[in-house]
Amino acid sequence: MKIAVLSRNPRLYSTRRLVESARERGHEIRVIDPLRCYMSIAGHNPEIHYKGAQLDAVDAVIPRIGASITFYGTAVLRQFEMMGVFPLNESVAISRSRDKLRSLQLLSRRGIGMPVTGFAHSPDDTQDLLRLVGGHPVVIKLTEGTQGVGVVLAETRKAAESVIDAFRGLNAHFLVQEFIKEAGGADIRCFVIGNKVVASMKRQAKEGEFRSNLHRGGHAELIKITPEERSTAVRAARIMGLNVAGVDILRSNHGPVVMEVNSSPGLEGIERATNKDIAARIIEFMEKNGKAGKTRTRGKG
Ligand SMILES: Nc1ncnc2c1ncn2[C@@H]1O[C@H](COP(=O)(O)OP(=O)(O)OP(=O)(O)O)[C@@H](O)[C@H]1O
Ligand SMILES: [Mg+2]
Ligand SMILES: [Mg+2]
Repeated sequence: MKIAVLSRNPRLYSTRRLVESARERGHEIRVIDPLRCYMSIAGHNPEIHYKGAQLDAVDAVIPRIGASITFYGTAVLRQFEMMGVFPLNESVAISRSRDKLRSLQLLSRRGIGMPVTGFAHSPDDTQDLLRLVGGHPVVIKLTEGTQGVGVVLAETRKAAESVIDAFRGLNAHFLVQEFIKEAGGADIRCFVIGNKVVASMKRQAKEGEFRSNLHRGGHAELIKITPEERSTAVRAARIMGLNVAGVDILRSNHGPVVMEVNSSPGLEGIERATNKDIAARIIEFMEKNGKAGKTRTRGKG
């Protein structure tokens, strides 16, 4: 197969591993910086140009689009789809997953368990918003945050009100969520490929911290997940329309609750924690499914 990886940086662990695995399995693979692609949209022959020349045709594309370039990155991916190229994850599904409120609404509509979550815009109704999610303690999150930045635990009503007021002052979008205390500072990353969880790890926050992010000092370890957690992760990925996803789950008193579904889950943490060759599993999935014209939406958006 001829494969393109859409990634800004060929030296990133995940990108390197995908390239390595594809070559080992006899494929031609090339890393393309989506920001260096430009496209003609008019006419019957959509084209992609790259660094001054038309890009050679490929059979499949692996998007590794960072959150900061979602808008342009998904437009480039959509162009590949319009040309009939098979995407590992489709552009619509990636856009969907990057919008936290939209994702949570979609998942709840289909009965996926999640922490009780509220979001609001007007600054006048803080007290009722807090009541809506069951009162303190609550977790308050900036929707644009990553790696645990902008995720705050407010243990009292006063603290919650202050944080909400501060976030409102920043004119930032945020959500307010039931605090799943019984998770004990741990969450579970389920790595889904196709209809299977191929690996899972538990991330445990460091002492005195509730955020399990590795960037916040958490550590990862192997974990055996329950059948219910397994099916929740697979269903969540499917509802989002993602072939490959990192589904983050908390163990709550009322069963597994999904925190979020990532469309470009990193390989480094999960490969190290589980000692599994996830990159190879992804390439294998491409071999089985990556036929030209097999995109679901063909870039219809
Ligand atoms: N409702 C909650 N109850 C208990 N712990 C939570 C809750 N929400 C988040 N956490 C903890 O805080 C961590 C960070 O939260 P979250 O994953 O929502 O934000 P983020 O990691 O900054 O965002 P992203 O994953 O998009 O980069 C989680 O991994 C989890 O350990
Ligand atoms: Mg997270
Ligand atoms: Mg994330």
